[in-house]
Amino acid sequence: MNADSLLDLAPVVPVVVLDDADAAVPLARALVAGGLPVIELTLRTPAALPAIERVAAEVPDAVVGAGTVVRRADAEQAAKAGARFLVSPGCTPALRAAMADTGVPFLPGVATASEALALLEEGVTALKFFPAEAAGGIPYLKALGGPLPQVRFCPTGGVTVANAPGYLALPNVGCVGGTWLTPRDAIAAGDWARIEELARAAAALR
Ligand SMILES: O=C(O)C(=O)C[C@H](O)[C@H](O)COP(=O)(O)O
Repeated sequence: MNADSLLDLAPVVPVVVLDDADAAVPLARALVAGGLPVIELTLRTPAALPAIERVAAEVPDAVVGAGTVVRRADAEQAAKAGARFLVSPGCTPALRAAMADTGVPFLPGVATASEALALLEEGVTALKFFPAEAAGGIPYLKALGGPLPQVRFCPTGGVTVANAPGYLALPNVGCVGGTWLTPRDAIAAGDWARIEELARAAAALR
C-alpha cells in the first residue's frame, strides 16, 4: 500500500479521538464490521499510541494509522507502534522529511494551491485537505482540480454524512475523513452497535 492507494481503500476514514486504549480493539472491530477498514487514531490523547499498537496486533482486517502527526517524534512513535499510515493537519519541510523517513505512507495536510505545489515538487500526490469546510469546501477543491488534476485529496474537517457525497463526487477526491462515525459518548458507553451502524451508512456513500 502507498499513500495513493490508501485513498481508494474506503470512501470514509473515521478520525478517532480515544480516551481509553481499552476501547480501541472493539471500536476497530465495529468499524471494520460496518465496512470501514481504514481508521485514523489521532495522537491527541495518551491512549493513542497504545491503541494503535493493539489494533495493529489484534484487528488484522483494520488498516490503522495515526492522525495529528505534528512533530518528528509523533511520526517515529506512530510508526514504531505499528501505524500503517500517518496523517498531519498541515506540513512543513521538516515534518514531510520526518514522515518520509519512517517509510510509512503519509498524507500531509494542505489548504492552498501553493502548499499542494510544494509537496508535488517532492513527489507527493496524495494529500489531506484540511480544514475542508472552513477552507472553502467542495467549490474550492473543485477549483484546485483545474490546474492540479494530478493531486488527489482526503478532505477532512467539517465533513459529515450529509456533505460527504458531494466531496466524493469530485474526481480529485479519493475518500473523506471525519469524526462523525465515532461519537465520544458512544465510545464511552461502549455502544459498538451504534458505531457499526454509522460505519455501515458511511460505507454505502459510494
Ligand atoms: O487531527 C488532525 O490531524 C486533524 O487534522 C483534525 C481532524 O481531521 C479534524 O478534527 C476532523 O474533525 P471533524 O471536523 O469533527 O470531522
